[in-house]
Amino acid sequence: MAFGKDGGRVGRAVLEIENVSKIFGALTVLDRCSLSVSEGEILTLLGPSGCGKTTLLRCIAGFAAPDKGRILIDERDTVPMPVNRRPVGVVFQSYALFPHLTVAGNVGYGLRMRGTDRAGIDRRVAAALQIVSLDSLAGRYPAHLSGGQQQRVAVARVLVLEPRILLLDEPFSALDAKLRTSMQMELRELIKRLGMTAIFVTHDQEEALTLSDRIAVMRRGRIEQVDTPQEVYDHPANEYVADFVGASNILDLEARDGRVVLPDGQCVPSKREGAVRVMVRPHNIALGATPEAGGWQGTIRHSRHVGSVTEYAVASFGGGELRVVSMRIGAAAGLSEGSAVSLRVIDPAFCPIYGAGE
Ligand SMILES: Nc1ncnc2c1ncn2[C@@H]1O[C@H](COP(=O)(O)OP(=O)(O)OP(=O)(O)O)[C@@H](O)[C@H]1O
Repeated sequence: MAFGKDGGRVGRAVLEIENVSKIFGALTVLDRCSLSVSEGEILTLLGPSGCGKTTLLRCIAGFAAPDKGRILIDERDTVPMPVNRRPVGVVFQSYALFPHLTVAGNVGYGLRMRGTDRAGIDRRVAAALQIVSLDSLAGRYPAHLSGGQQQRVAVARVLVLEPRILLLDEPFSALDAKLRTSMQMELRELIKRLGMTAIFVTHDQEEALTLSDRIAVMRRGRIEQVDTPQEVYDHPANEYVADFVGASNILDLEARDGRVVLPDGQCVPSKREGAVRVMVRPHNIALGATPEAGGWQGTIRHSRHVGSVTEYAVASFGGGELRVVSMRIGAAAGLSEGSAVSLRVIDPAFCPIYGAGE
């Protein structure tokens, strides 16, 4: 799969969302959302609680109808398509398994509803269970499965219906942290192996960065940026995205003659003039134990060891209190609270510039 420089999709669109708005009473929950998802792509809708992610997913699935705009699947308008005829499969947050049916019964349920004959159901259920490695548990009931196994049943139940698009609403939220990480990798690998197109909903930025080919970052019903995880992280479109996708420091600086001079003396080219806000990620600042007169200096306020890295809060001129993350080995290892330090931006190319007051 190739992506354009702007993170735009290259290839055949399976799903096209055109200017979709959804209004509940006085609340505009979706505000002119447009998005295009290509064959085999994994796209994540990312944003804080209440920003409209689930509503957009529900509109794609047909559980809600847009008040304005269109949703096309394989170039066909979905509005006239009844919910049960839409070529989509939904994996819900709660998995919504039937407790009185076995694993095989749950997975075959949709096929039975569609009137598939017994032999066809058995064959397709067996194939779906094999895909998610649950063939040995076909006769078990959901209450006797682990969280991860229940999720795999929920996925198999959708896969067996061979949807064009897989829709997953916070599918990992019921799992503990360790299992969540392994299921994320497992599910991504499975979707890629089957060449499926999938849309995930999550409010967890790490999950979005791990899982996705592209991320659509939402705020109050609007899509703020659609891009590859790397672009969203390295070049966030605005301060909101910068802050939501990873930790960030914002420096209030001045742009003059097409550039901004950082507190360490390095320059960043700027299309803006006057007061600007420059974003620096915590891992893009190097700390040194020997501050130089006239250089960018600071004092370590707090430090916290988090596995392989140390997080520092550094009081500095030209930046208020900064967050800095350093590997526990190397130059910054062992800097103690109260130490005077030098600061340097490691790569100014990764310091996006925003207008003040945007
Ligand atoms: N049927 C409804 N009637 C009225 N308001 C609704 C309805 N469904 C959703 N909303 C409101 O729309 C907004 C967006 O809800 P939505 O569930 O899409 O957000 P979300 O980003 O998925 O949040 P979460 O992560 O908490 O699920 C919320 O303010 C919610 O209260």
